[in-house]
Amino acid sequence: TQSTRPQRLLHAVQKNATKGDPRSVVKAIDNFCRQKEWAMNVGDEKGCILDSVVSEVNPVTVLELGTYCGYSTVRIASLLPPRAKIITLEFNPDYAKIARQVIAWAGLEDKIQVVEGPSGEWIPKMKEQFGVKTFDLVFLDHWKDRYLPDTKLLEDCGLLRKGTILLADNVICPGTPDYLEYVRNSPRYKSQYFKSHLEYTKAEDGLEKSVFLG
Ligand SMILES: O=C(NC/C=C/[C@H]1O[C@@H](n2cnc3c(NCCO)ncnc32)[C@H](O)[C@@H]1O)c1cc(-c2ccc(F)cc2)cc(O)c1O
Ligand SMILES: [Mg+2]
Repeated sequence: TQSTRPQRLLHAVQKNATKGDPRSVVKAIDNFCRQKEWAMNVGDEKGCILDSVVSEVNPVTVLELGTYCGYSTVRIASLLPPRAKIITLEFNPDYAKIARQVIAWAGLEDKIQVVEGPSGEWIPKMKEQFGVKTFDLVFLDHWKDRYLPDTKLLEDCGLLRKGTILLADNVICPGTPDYLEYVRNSPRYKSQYFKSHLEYTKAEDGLEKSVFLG
């Protein structure tokens, strides 16, 4: 039977990356996407902005919405301090299966918890199921029309604290207009746009970094 693109991406990691070396996993995926097949990873250009935000925030508890193949999960986790954790939500079981193997190849299982299921169901359970008080950093990279409802859900569930950083991918392409309007106009956020390019292309895209003011 024909393999899927995530399966081919995983094979490229297992073939070209060094087991236990997260940065070589990131490199192998970027090379695969540049040379073989485009895939919707945040990519190396926007990835550098992601790295700088993660390093600046130095988060202990991170939430990622939309794991896909685990590229940004590995990229973030590789920068986390020893006891820090990232919980990543993925509702497609096939993608979750691939992501777990990419994460295992990077040797980052101890820092990453892949939770299978829709964000709408799992966000309200974060406190009771995972002992999360609040998140220090949230990376939004799932369906673009879910960024706003899930942000409001995070607020309502008391999972954001004064200073929590929301970092959103694709605010230009494919675009998240309702989310952008909200974080840029709400008195509860201080928002900043980081102009970049759509992964592996010359098209404009960017990340929006928003600080929750409480
Ligand atoms: O569409 C894009 N990303 C979506 C990611 C979805 C992943 O997240 C998972 N997911 C979705 N909703 C939820 C959910 N909750 C919501 C539903 O309950 N709960 C849990 N997991 C969820 C999916 O299963 C996927 O694994 C994109 C497109 C382009 C693009 C740009 C230009 C082009 F021409 C083409 C494509 C570039 C990008 O960087 C992009 O991120
Ligand atoms: Mg994206």
